[in-house]
Amino acid sequence: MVEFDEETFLSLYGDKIRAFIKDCLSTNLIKNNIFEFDIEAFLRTYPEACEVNDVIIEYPRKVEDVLNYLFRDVYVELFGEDKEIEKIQIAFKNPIGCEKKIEDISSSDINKLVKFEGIIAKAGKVCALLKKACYVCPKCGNIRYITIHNYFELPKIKCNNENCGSDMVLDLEESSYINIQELEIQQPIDLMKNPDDPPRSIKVFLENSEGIYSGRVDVVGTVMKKRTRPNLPVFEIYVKSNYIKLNESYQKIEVRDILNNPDLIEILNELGKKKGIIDILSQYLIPQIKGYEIVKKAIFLQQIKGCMKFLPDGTPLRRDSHILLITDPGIGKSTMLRRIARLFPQNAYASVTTATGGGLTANVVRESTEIGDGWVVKPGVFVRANEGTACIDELTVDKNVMKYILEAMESQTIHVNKGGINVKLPAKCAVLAACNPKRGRFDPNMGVIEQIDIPAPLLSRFDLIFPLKDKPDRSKDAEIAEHILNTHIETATKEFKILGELDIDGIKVDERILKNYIIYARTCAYFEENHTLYLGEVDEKKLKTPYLTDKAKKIIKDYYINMRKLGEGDNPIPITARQLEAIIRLSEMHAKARLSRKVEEEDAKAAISIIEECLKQIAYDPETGTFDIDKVAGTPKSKMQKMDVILDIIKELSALNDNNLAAEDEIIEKAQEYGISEIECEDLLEKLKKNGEIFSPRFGYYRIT
Ligand SMILES: Nc1ncnc2c1ncn2[C@@H]1O[C@H](COP(=O)(O)OP(=O)(O)OP(=O)(O)O)[C@@H](O)[C@H]1O
Repeated sequence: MVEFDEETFLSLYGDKIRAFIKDCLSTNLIKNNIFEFDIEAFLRTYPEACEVNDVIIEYPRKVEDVLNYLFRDVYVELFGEDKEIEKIQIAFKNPIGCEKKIEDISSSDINKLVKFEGIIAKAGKVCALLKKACYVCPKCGNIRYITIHNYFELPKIKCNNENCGSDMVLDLEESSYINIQELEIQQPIDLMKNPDDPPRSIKVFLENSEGIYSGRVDVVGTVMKKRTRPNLPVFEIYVKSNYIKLNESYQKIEVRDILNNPDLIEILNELGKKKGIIDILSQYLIPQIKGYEIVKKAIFLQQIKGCMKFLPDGTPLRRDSHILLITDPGIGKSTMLRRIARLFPQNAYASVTTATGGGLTANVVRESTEIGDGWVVKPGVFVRANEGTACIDELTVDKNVMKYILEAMESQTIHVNKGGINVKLPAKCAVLAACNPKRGRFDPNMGVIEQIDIPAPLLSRFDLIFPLKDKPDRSKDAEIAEHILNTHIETATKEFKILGELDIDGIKVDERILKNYIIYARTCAYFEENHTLYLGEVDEKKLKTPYLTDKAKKIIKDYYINMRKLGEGDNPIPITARQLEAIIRLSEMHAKARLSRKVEEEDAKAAISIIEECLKQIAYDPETGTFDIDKVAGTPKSKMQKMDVILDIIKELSALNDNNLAAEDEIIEKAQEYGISEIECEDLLEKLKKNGEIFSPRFGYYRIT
């Protein structure tokens, strides 16, 4: 159809569209005053009317007016006259052949229908939009309802009564309004031609919005233009939409692709049976980095995620393990984080040196918007990583940032309430964070908390903390040098061995198989019982997942009790219930990672060995020769004892002086008799002062508080 001609269109397709609308209206209800005209369904019913799809894409506004008229006919025929009809909108759904990437939407698409996918980068408040304007003729009283298509220019309407033709007046009271929300939708990195380019975004005005503030969405809408300045023929492009759908969770989409591919399922099931499959795949997960086998295994299990479990009241239990890497400079932490961030679309990367607390979680800020009062929600990396992994580099957290992150890591939701916007955003993501020690290199003799800028409450949210030290070691250095040189040779010659695909007993494993294996294990799609759920309506509460066998439970329980025994009497506490929960999560991940229906002994042992590896590096107190969990986020027992010694010295010395003060040099001298060095004594004095147990009324002198 070169030009749209209403009569031709009605004569060709009017009856078919009427019948289709009638059938839809008699089978399903209209929600939110939106009648969704499903183009794909219409073409299935009337394949000979395939041109309708093209006409709608080419002339969406004109066809919308025609469909409004036809809809009204059918509605009155079925349900009789009803004032509510004025509020009902036509939305186009499932158009065929107008899918675009945001970066490809251009001026050639103006007034046409487009469909695109994107992530909500900004979301304004829901406001009221004049949608069906009621115009009254001041001369003859004639009334006309006009659908407003262009928000930025209200049409001037003439009276269409014969011999009148007067200018009609807008009656705001009798006009009908709909919800509207201004969004900025950003092109997802995985859809970018070049992922390193800055992501493109587009402004979308969502009509009949119920209020959507985060997530990845499919949008169908008409490309409109808005003049940027009154005297310049320059226009800004935006999309007017009344059909936006939150993308189904990735798990469901990706699992469906797997379940519809029996050959792939066979390969994945075969892989699950291979001995040591977890170690093999976890080393293959980050091929460009040599070494750190335990860390890579923990990161691999983190990608598998624990079991989806819910309390009877529906509260979900956290299944994500958060991991913190404290690394000496230059050992590859950023490389690891970026690699994981690119693994899946729902994984996201941010470096705290550039992001703020709100940038990590969510911000409500005031920005120039076309509608509303300017307050917009900007979802941060934790929200963008919902159902995935938030890879946070250079993590340093001050008290202000901490309050944002703590809720996100524990309850996995982010509550924003500012500028009249009060929403809860989903942030069900695992956190893979990395930072450098404050003093440049990790000191095993010092507590973790003293070496990094992360407050104790946040530090205790990490299931696993790995200090990665860069210690010169001839054989390891040779291996790493060989590895780095080979990776550079491979990337230059394009002959990949280290970075290429794996061969596991004849099964070729490449990036695609690795990703599918992780999704297959993560979603427990290897349980046949779950197939119908994933191919239909997924109810996560009904999914079958592995569970702890008695033997596994016994191993974990015995380990926990034996470790706690070490803390009896005056000994330091080696582990707490947080570590117990971390072991349970890790053992579930390990069972899923080998496609097992149960959490068995080997899974419990593997989980314990990972936790032990961590505790050895961060909670082992060489002075007492025991594990002390307070060495991580608090003050280790040995240090506590030395602090008591310093307090006693201050008490003793200040009692000897009239001014009731103890001089620092005397404290240091006395402390050396107890084997406390000068540097350590100064450090302990600082800590006691910070704790408020002592204070210094004069420089160089102390008193007990
Ligand atoms: N064990 C390793 N195996 C292979 N490559 C490595 C290894 N360690 C470091 N590299 C290489 O050294 C370079 C530095 O890595 P990266 O930038 O990730 O270090 P970093 O830990 O982030 O440094 P910083 O802490 O200073 O930011 C990268 O090109 C990385 O590939």
